[in-house]
Amino acid sequence: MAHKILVIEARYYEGISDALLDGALAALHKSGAEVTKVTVPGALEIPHVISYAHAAQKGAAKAGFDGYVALGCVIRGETTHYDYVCEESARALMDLAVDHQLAIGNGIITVENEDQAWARAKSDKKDKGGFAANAVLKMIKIRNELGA
Ligand SMILES: Nc1c(NC[C@H](O)[C@H](O)[C@H](O)CO)[nH]c(=O)[nH]c1=O
Ligand SMILES: CC(=O)[C@@H](O)COP(=O)(O)O
Repeated sequence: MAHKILVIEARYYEGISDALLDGALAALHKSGAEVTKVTVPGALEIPHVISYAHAAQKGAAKAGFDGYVALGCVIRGETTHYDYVCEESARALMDLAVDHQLAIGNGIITVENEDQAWARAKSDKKDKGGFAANAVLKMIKIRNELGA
């Protein structure tokens, strides 16, 4: 049975987002997953979409998504806004996963500069998008094995 995966990408940096998405989709397609993709303005909006999707499947006739992949890139600027974007997006994803037993792969890279971002986004480098996709597939398997 193919897993239904929702990929939420924050396209704040277009090229880096493309690289993250390439890695994530390669992993998901290799697994045979059925993929749906939603694009949001920035990393802070990613948890909103997961919350919306989860709420929408409560009581719905058909099953919802088996898991979620969050993709984004946060690069430090001049102010403390970086800290809030990084911490709040990560915290919200963790809270959603733990509070609602959701399988979420966090592919939001948080870096100091573009060079660091590219090194983590490219699928032939650290492939953080692919790692996040494989993480959610593994967590779906574990959740199913535990009967959660
Ligand atoms: N600076 C970055 C942001 N900032 C935008 C926020 O994520 C959010 O969209 C805004 O505050 C409106 O609610 N987002 C990123 O994804 N990456 C950044 O580097
Ligand atoms: C991570 C951010 O929000 C950052 O891009 C904002 O830049 P700045 O702190 O220079 O306003």
